[in-house]
Amino acid sequence: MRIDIEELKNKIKPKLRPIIWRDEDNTLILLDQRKLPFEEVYVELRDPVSTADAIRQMIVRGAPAIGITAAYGMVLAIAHGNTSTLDEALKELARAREVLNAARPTAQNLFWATERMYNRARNAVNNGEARNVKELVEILRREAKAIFDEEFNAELMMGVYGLEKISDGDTILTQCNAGGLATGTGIGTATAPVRVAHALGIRVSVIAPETRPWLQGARLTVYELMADGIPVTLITDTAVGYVMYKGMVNSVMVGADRILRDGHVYNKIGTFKEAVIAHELGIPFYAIAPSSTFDLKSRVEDVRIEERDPDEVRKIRGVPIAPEGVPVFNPVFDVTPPKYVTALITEKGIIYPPFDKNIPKVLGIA
Ligand SMILES: CSC[C@H]1O[C@H](OP(=O)(O)O)[C@H](O)[C@@H]1O
Repeated sequence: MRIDIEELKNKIKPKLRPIIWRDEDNTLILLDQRKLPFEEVYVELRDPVSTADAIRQMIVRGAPAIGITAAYGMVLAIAHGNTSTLDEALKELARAREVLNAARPTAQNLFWATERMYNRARNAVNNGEARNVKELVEILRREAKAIFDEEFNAELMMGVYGLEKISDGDTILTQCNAGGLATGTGIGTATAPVRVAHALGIRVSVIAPETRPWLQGARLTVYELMADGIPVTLITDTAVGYVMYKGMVNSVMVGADRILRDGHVYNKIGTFKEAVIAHELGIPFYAIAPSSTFDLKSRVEDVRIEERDPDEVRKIRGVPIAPEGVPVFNPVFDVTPPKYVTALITEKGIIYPPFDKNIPKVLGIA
């Protein structure tokens, strides 16, 4: 099928705008995802500390969205006249990078974005491109916007490549929210092939597990797919095995927070369970992520799985569901070994095993 990307862009018009940069006063505006789907509340940020807090509190979440937010957090570090020299600005940016990197430990995009922004600033100062702080702010603002635009185009391409794995009438099982809210651009990663298929008139539907404890599936994936008229069915996390066993699922498509050189996929807790069941039942399992999510240096033992507040498990939306003080283990990601991964879908193409050989080749990274 020949696809005109510009025509596709006009067809896929996401309604939600989770991340907005206001140029007039250098303000970052975030849709507070903790309040969806019942309230659309925006928060305004003007410094890297509050930006890091917004990431930590999951006002914004999802690997690419965290990366874009952190990029703008770096702009905020020098955008409000708190530094007068370029040397001071670089010091402030180094501090902002540390503050932002400490917000959450697992999503690779966070570290990728702050490193890219800091390197851009240092190069601009060293090569004379930035003659003063004002010019450096403008250079960084353009860099953050470039990251946003690159992620948007990457998601379109992941949708186009992923289309190859969708047939008319398919049902796709996903996990958590790897949609437009998780990427900040409104398209998404795991849902990109679904959005492209839908835009091209191919019949496709989604089964979305609720995704305890933060309920990204029930509150976010369902919300954004319904807003765009894409058929979606909500299930409990405990039903994923049954829907696959009943033959209700043609493929599994999930996002990722980090993918290693050997194909280990870090994603929302519960993903590994889906991958093993899919593998056992012969259902294709795809992880869909931009190259900014890949970490070709770390090994499995190096990657920290985030553990969050036990009350996220003891309560649902603040209502207790377990005895007070019950001990809780709350890892919010898990890792899926490459043997359970059918293929990785990226903006540069589909990557098949052996991943340690094919990831660097397809991504063009040594
Ligand atoms: C498109 S990446 C989305 C990825 O991030 C989510 O985690 P969280 O909501 O905790 O940031 C989940 O792992 C998604 O697959």
